[in-house]
Amino acid sequence: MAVEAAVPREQFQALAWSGDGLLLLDQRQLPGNESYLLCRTAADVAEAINAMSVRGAPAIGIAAAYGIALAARELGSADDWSAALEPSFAMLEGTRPTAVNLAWALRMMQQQLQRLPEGSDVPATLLALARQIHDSDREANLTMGRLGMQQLRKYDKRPQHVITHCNAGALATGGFGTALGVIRTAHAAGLIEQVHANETRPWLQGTRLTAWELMREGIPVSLQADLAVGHLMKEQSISWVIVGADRIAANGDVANKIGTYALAVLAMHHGVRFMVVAPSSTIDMQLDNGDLIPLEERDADELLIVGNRQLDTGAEVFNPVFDVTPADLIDVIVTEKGIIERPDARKLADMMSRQRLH
Ligand SMILES: CSC[C@@H](O)[C@@H](O)C(=O)COP(=O)(O)O
Repeated sequence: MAVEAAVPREQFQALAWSGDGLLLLDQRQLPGNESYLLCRTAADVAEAINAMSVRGAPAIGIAAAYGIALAARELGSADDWSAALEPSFAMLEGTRPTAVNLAWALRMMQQQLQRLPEGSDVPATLLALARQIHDSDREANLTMGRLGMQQLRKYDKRPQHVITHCNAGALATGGFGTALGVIRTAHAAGLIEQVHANETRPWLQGTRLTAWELMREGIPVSLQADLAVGHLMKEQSISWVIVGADRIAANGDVANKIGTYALAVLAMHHGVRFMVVAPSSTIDMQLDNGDLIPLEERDADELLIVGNRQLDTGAEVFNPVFDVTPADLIDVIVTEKGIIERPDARKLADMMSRQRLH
């Protein structure tokens, strides 16, 4: 079991490696309580992902990579490392089904393992790769922040109102954020008047995490109930909706937090531009379209526990936590490899064959 670790930090990090293991800022406790969990085993990491102490597509991929490094450290030595680590790979991959970054990061670790010459220090090499996956995600976010900001500036050089959904910030990534990375960069460039954050039912990533991140940096943020966005778009001039992604199919369909699809339909109706920001590790070229993306459903209690009360309505509960936004509702996908306007299968394939920009 992960233990609580007291780590006072000026600059928060969702994940950090310490000599003792993986430190995770426990996102279930935010806002209000900034406490860290120390994961010493792969099982601790799997439990933290399941319980959403760490969440957000890139962050769970990075956590899983560290989980494999921890598993190798637990083993110490092995005759056949691939066979010995197989249960840990399976355990970590089975935690959450939608975010493809999880499978992507585990694949990176597996490929590294298979390439290692005999006699290598496997635990040290796997830890070095986990760190590299972590660092390069943060770097990708900085690149995407710049590219996304340029999109905002292309259409309007004045400070703008934008909407975001869920939390696609430093908490959900290796640092800085995808959608919030664009918003941070645009704010620094004087392009953000106000961020409108959806509360994001039922787990309240917007209220608990996005508002917390933006308030810390003095970026003006206002919260609304998810379905208040239709009214908001009617009453207020909004230039962009900016969201992250959990998996992008080869044709540009995007799986993201439940409610993103409704937001995209509303944006189209109101003539608001729609931007998806995600690293190329979120793109799944194996899936032709979004219908093939596995969508996680979570426990009924996420809807039935309100405040401290467990509601007993007797009604069935449908709690899908992701949905798919078709590519034709998306104006632009921003990755670290570049920008795709009006995404389609050909443009995605072209971009995926390119080298990273940074
Ligand atoms: C950079 S994070 C992009 C997505 O992972 C994010 O928008 C999201 O849907 C997270 O869902 P969560 O269930 O909180 O893990």
